[in-house]
Amino acid sequence: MEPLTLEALPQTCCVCIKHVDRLFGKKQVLFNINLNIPYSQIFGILGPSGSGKTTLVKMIAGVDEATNGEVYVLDKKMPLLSILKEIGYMAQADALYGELTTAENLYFFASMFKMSYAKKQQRIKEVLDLVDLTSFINRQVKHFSGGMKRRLSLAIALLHEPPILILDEPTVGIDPVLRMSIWKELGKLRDNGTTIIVTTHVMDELERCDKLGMIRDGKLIASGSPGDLKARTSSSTIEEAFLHFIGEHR
Ligand SMILES: Nc1ncnc2c1ncn2[C@@H]1O[C@H](COP(=O)(O)OP(=O)(O)OP(=O)(O)O)[C@@H](O)[C@H]1O
Repeated sequence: MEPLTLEALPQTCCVCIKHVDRLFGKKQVLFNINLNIPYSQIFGILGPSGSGKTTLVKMIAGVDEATNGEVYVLDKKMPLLSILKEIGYMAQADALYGELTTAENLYFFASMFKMSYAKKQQRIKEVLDLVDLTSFINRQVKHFSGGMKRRLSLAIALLHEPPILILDEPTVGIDPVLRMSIWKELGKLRDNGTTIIVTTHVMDELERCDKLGMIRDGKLIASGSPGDLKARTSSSTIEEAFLHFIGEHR
């Protein structure tokens, strides 16, 4: 029997990013990113505007491809069409149909996944309740505020109960009370086995993540649990720790 090489062993991480660069023409926006995201954790990605967070999560979601290096999701090299049903992706720009109502948008997206009619109805009810849009079920989405569109996009990402959730700034424009209940739900999903990757600028949300990756100018400058990152830099906040790591990488 052939001896098993390290490469042939199954990955122990849900997402494995190896030596990833991303260039747009001559402009390089990600530089040699190496990152492992374990199963059943909330992994937060933070960094200043334009640092490359969205570019990175798009490659994990399989909607963009690395110029160099590899991205593996559930041991499969991305992008791969058959993995997409395992992922709930909430993009930064809402991809909703303005002419359709809330319910019509949800039924449309639900139809992309194999779900019985009864299951669709049940899930639509649950996710609408979670994002507090039940009373707007028959409202055309073009009349929604930015925060309401974000909430509907989140509901759509959660609809088919994917084992991996990728959320790009999910709580922008959402009030603090609802934000809290959404994070509670993310915690429950994590406890039930979902792997959640989230980009955010909100400090108290970063504290709720199990692990964080800090990106600056397309480079991963630090990763670890919030407690670990603060302890390593003798900081009392994530913000302070981030500034410390920026200083180290000047
Ligand atoms: N399709 C593209 N073509 C050219 N440049 C791009 C493209 N997509 C992203 N970029 C550039 O890549 C860099 C990183 O952008 P990205 O959206 O990943 O940053 P970000 O950290 O998510 O920012 P923000 O927090 O503002 O959303 C930016 O300089 C952006 O202009």
